[in-house]
Amino acid sequence: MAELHVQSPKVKYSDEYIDTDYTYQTTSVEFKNGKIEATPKESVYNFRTERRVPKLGVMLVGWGGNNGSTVTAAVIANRMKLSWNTKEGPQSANYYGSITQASTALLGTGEEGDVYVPFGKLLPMVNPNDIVFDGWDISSLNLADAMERAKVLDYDLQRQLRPHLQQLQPRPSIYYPDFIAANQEERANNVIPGTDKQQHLEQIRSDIRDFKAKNDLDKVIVLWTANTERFCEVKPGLNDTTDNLMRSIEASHPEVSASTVFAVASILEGVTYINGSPQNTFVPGVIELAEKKRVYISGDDFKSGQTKIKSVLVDFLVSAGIKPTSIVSYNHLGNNDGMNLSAPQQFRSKEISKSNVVDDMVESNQLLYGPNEKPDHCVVIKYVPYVGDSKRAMDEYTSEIMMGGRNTIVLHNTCEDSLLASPIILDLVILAEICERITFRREGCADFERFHCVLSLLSYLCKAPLVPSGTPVVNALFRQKACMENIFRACIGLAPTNHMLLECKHEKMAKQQQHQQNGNTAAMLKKHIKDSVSSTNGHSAVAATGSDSEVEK
Ligand SMILES: NC(=O)c1ccc[n+]([C@@H]2O[C@H](COP(=O)([O-])OP(=O)(O)OC[C@H]3O[C@@H](n4cnc5c(N)ncnc54)[C@H](O)[C@@H]3O)[C@@H](O)[C@H]2O)c1
Ligand SMILES: O=P([O-])([O-])O[C@@H]1[C@@H](O)[C@H](O)[C@@H](O)[C@H](O)[C@@H]1O
Repeated sequence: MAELHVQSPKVKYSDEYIDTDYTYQTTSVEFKNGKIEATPKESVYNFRTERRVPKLGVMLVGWGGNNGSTVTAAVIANRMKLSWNTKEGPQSANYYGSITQASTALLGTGEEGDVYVPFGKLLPMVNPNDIVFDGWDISSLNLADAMERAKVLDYDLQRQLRPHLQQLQPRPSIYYPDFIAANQEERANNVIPGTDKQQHLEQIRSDIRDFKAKNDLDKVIVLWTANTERFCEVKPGLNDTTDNLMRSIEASHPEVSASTVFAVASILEGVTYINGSPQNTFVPGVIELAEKKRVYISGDDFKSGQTKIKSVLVDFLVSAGIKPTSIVSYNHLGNNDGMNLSAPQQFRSKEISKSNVVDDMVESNQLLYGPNEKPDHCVVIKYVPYVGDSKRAMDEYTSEIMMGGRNTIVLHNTCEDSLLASPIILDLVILAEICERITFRREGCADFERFHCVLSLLSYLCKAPLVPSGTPVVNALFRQKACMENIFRACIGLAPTNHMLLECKHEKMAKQQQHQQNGNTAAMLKKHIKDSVSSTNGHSAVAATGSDSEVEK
């Protein structure tokens, strides 16, 4: 794809940085004298983005699981441009489901209409094909055998990948049986010995340093895609502060979870830590440590399927003035995740993350809902071994419509859960990495600052977004994506996308312009479709023009 270049006096490109002056416009609202008073506000920011894309290593906790083995296999298959035979004919590797690799962003308007570019090309981001993987698992299976155990990928692809995966061996991990289902014990044959949690912490830190040195990496990101843990207690003296948490680890306190030890190890090594599961890894002591060390943390629980659709559908209904009154989300699956979730405490962790996703949308419309009024919301997960990774999700949304009417929407969704989660894992690490290269300052401030250590920018990818204390939790999917996209636009000096298309709404628009617009839109759509089909894996600019012109602005 042609390189994106923004032509503006407010954007400076040097070898090292993209520097922009950006006017941030908001609206301040006050309730005064019985009125709602809205005041437009403006503040100028300087954004600075390092242009050099680093050599990135990703360490997965739970590397031998369905998600860990599948995402590793998918990257190798894409790197090698593999294709394989299926009963429907040949299939080629791709990154569908990844917003950085397979979605586009509206850049602006060209002579003949909208111009879209690959979302992952808004800023210089890591190419997933270049990521080096490593990680830990309590199961000793190498990645080829783990891929076979997962039963996610087609046989003919597994056959081709086996030689490239079998030398990948998960490092022994820390295993605290009390935090995951007892049914996981039979696979726990790759465990760091002993019960000394301080020693475990030091071992994980050593593993991170070893991986980085041996692969000559510029940076590492650690991501938890291991089993869902039960929630741990949060209480004064245990984990409410960093000092208390470190003392609890030294004392090998039983309420310190494996995921919290991994988070502490990562932060102490200056390495971003992402939680792809629903448990409360980020106890206050971890967050305080991340703030002190200025290391990013993000989570919780990949937003992959049923919950992702919920965060769109409820947003649509409520913003359309329709009142959801009952939401029932049932699913069954037969993979190891499903088996772990068949235990009550582990299910409870997931039930919480799958249930809170509608709160912000419900609270946004006080015309429909009274104070503290919410729809009935029921989450059911069942373990059915036969279906394996092919999760079945069934949802029923009942809403009140005009004049006492009722509307019921029923959805059925079947998919390989790991093929939904794998692109999300890639987006989480790629987007976390670019955030590590972005700094900004308000006009008049000398020093640039990073984002807050709790990287709420990644909310789009999480069911239960972790946000800085006192800031709003947004679950509505398109608000989350717009947030990310508009911050990346600010980093290249572009205004937020507002979809107003004012230029197309003048009464006095020239008739011939309108005619040309219609004609060109048809041509553009035809070209867009042709381009999209011909470059499924490439990053071709999906341009509005009839030619392969550079995407210039
Ligand atoms: N669509 C999805 O697949 C999806 C969506 C959201 C969240 N998740 C979460 O992602 C996680 C992984 O899902 P999966 O389908 O890959 O599950 P999985 O059971 O196949 O993989 C989990 C792996 O973690 C390993 N493990 C358990 N405890 C460990 C420890 N302390 N250290 C290292 N490894 C450990 C297990 O041996 C297993 O190989 C689960 O927590 C799941 O809830 C998955
Ligand atoms: O993301 P989503 O499809 O709403 O939720 C999924 C659940 O439906 C599934 O039961 C569980 O095993 C996955 O880990 C994932 O959390």
